[in-house]
Order: sequence, then C-alpha cells, then structure tokens
Amino acid sequence: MGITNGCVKDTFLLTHPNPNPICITIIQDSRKYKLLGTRTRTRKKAIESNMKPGDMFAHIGSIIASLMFVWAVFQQYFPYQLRNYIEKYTQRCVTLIYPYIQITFHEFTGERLMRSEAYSAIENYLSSKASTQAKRLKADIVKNNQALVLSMDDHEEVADEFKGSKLWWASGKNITKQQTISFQPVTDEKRYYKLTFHKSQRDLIIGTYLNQVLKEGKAIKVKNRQRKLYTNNGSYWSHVVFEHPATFQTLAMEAEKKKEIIDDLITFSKAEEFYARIGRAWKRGYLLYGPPGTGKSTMIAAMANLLGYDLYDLELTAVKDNTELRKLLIETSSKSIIVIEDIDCSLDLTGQRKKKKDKGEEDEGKDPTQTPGKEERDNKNSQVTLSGLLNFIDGLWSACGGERLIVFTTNYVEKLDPALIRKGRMDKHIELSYCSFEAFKVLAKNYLKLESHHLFATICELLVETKMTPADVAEYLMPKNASGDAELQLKSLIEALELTKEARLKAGEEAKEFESSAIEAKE
Ligand SMILES: Nc1ncnc2c1ncn2[C@@H]1O[C@H](COP(=O)(O)OP(=O)(O)OP(=O)(O)O)[C@@H](O)[C@H]1O
Ligand SMILES: [Mg+2]
Repeated sequence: MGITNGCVKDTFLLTHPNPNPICITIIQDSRKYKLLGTRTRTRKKAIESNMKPGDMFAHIGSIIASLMFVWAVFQQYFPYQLRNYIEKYTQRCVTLIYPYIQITFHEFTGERLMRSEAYSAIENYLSSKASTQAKRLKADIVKNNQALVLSMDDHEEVADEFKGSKLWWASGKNITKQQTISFQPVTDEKRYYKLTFHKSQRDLIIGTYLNQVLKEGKAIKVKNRQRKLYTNNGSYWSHVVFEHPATFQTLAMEAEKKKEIIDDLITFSKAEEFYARIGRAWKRGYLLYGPPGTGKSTMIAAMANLLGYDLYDLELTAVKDNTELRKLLIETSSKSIIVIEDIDCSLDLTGQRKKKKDKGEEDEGKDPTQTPGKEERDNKNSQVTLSGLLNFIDGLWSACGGERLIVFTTNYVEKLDPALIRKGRMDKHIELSYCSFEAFKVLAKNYLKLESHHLFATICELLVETKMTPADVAEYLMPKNASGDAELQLKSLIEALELTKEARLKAGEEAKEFESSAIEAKE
C-alpha cells in the first residue's frame, strides 16, 4: 500500500471491489492503529500517516475495516427492501454452488421460549463425541452431584458418521441486546446446534439419522436424570429425590419368578414400536398382592430402579373428586410408575358393582366406566368413585403419550372389584407370599453374606411348615451387635420359626376343638 498526499492507494485497490474506492484512513498511533472510515471525496484531506508500506497488521486491519465500512454503508444507504432482495439472491446463488445442507436447532423455541427437547436431546447425544473430539468442553453435574456430564462449548465442532456418510455438528450462539432498563448492559444469548451434511444424503440424515439422534439423546437424558418420588397433596404433586436402594438382586423371591418379572418389565420398556404396531397405548398395569411385609412396596422401588423411571405415589383418599384425579393423571410425566398402594383401603371399591347388579340397577350393556351410581358417591369423604378410578386408568391409557406403568398393591385381592383388575387394566398379577427357602437364601446372602450353612437345612424345613413374611425373616437377620455373629442370628430365626410353628399348631387344635364343640351343641 502506498501513501501519496496522505491518501491510501494501490494495495487497497487490489482488495477493494469498488472502482471508486472508499478510503480507509489508518493513523499510526505509537504501536496501535486506529481505523477511521471516510469517503473518497475526503481522500485528500484525510490522512496523516507515516505507515510503512507492506505492514501486515495494517493490511489486515484495513481489509477488515474496509469490509465493515462497506457493510455499514450498505446497511445505511440501501433501502431495506433492496437489501433484502440482494441478500436473498446472494444466498440463492451461494446455495446453488454450496453442496452442503445445514439444519439449525435452537435452544429455545415457541412463543413462550420453552427449552427445545430436540436441543437437549442433541446436547446429550453429542456429549460422548464432544468428550473425545472437542477442545473446549462444558461440564455439568447431574444426579444429585454424583455424575459429571460434558458437552461441547460454544463455537466448537465435532464430526459424526452415519452409514458411511460424514456429518458435522457445530455449536454456536447469537447474542442480542435486551431492551431493559438496567445499569448493566443486558444481553441475551441464544444457543444453537448446526448440523451440516452433503445434500446427496438428505433423505438418510433427515429421516433415519435425526430420529436416531433424538432417541439416543433422550435415552441418555433419562439415564442421567435425578429421579423423583412424587406424592399428591390434594390436587398437586410435590416431589423429593428418589433414592431407594432396593433392586431385584436384593429382593427375596424365587429366581424363576423374579426373572419372569424382570423380563416382562424390560420387554415393556423396549416395546414402543410393538405397541404402536398393534395399536395399543404403551402402558402396562401390575397388581401386586399378598400379606403385609412380603415386599410389595420394595418391589415397586426395585422396578423404578431397574427401568430408571420416576415414581408417582398417588394417595387416593387425598383426592377430592374424579376431576381432581384426572388433573393429577394428566400431570404425570412419561417414563414413570404410578402407584396406588393398598387400593382396598383407599376407597370402598370392593363390592359396589356387585351390589348394583343385585339390585338390578345396572344395565347389562352399560359401560361400567360411565357416570357413578349414588352409592358410590355417598361412600367416602373423598368423592373419587370406582367409575372415576376406572376412567383414570382408561384415560391414562389413552390420554397420555409415552410409557407408563400403573401399579396397585393390596393385601386382599379377593375383595377388589373384578372390573378394576381385569386384564387390559391390570395386565400382570403378581402374588408376593410368605418367605420360601429360596427367598430366605437371598436374604441370608444379602444380610449375612452366607451362601450355605449347616443350619440352613433346619430353616428350610421350618419355613415349609410355618408362614413367616420376608419382612420378619429379615428382622432376625439384622445385626444385633457389633460382632454380627451370623450363627447366632440364624439360631434366633430358628427359635422364632419354632415358636410360630407351635402357635400355628395350637391355633389349629383350638379351631378343631371349636368345630367339634359346635357340632356337639347342634346335636
Ligand atoms: N421380598 C422381600 N425381599 C427383600 N426384603 C423384603 C421383602 N419383603 C419384605 N422385605 C423387607 O421388609 C420390609 C417391608 O417390606 P414392604 O414394605 O415391601 O412390604 P409390603 O408388602 O409393601 O407390606 P404392606 O402390605 O404392609 O405394605 C422392607 O423394608 C424390606 O426390607
Ligand atoms: Mg407396602
């Protein structure tokens, strides 16, 4: 660049597209260069400079300043419509030559600027790629400060491959100034991910690849999330962190039965396509029944831990009426287990339909899930009725997308209305019963770290002859002192089993005596 009469010339003309160039004045101020823009007509007056020709810094500075200035002039002097027109056609021309397609996924979408599900799924999907490829990463802690999740920082790029096609994910952000009254400048950062791929792969990427990214991203999110236990306070759910340690490994139960339940749950959780194909909502109902202390609640916690689902513990007696019940149902999230414990105690749901039938009140063809009868309404303080509950389950099956399990527990299965537990509503009925020897061995392994012992044979015999719940057996296996002598604990269990056996025999004899005296009295 030569400077004649204080004017910038020559080199500039090489880089400047305008034949009547806009002159950029560069005034060397000690070591820094100040860039000032001015038009050609002021060329002669403009410059006082002692800049050395060929100075690289000055060149780059001048080019950038030149471009900025051209852009500023373009923005200022061209009418808006013309600018739009030029921009539109420039982009079209570029698209004609540029062989790649770009898709942008913004972090916030919609009028209410909700965080986009697609954005967070992509963030999760890219986390493993980012940790191996990106140079700048962002770290976040999830699961109650237990797990670290990495994602790529702004303006990073990672590559991915799908069925032999290469594609690139870049992260970026737009910064806009907000119009608020504040002493500090308030800026609004809008992040996005941009996917770039060759236009020949359009169908493959938009169809299959993106679906897979969203699916995998959501699965990672579910795995990383801190699970919650929701309880209803009237018509509102409140939650705490769900951290129950129960698993199917620690659950005392026959191995075959346990495996069947685990298989059923895992099959359900992976059966999205199957349910869609057969036209059924992706839901499954479980009825757990058995005496108190046989592990019904423990099994629900183990189910939630196995599948990584949230738990909604629905207290029916706290729900005012059917409308409130429906509202609660709609607020439950996907990948959750909705639990109604002790369904027989929650409401008087036991014989209402039978009573109505006896009185001939119910039409043969009438849908049982329709409007509640008077008896049902008058039964309890809570006005939730059997019909309401059936509607709740059927509504859950139809109104809410995403997978959900609903689990009822009861100590008295025979008391429940058959409509409530029919297949289709409660698909799987699981009986949890008194402690078997196989179940005892699981407890002994968990509590005493014993796989075999010479006292096991005696315990096996006694367990066949008596009825003791796993909860009671577990209580005898709890360490009673610091030494935690396993043999002592097994002996105390044997003692308790013998006492239970004696009590049972005595009760049997008394019952026999009572029966024979009743027969004698009749005669
Ligand atoms: N099958 C089991 N395996 C392991 N532990 C068990 C089992 N059953 C009971 N327990 C132990 O007994 C305790 C009580 O069990 P749980 O609350 O699951 O019984 P429940 O069947 O839900 O009883 P309820 O009908 O009274 O609600 C649990 O804390 C658990 O440690
Ligand atoms: Mg329970």
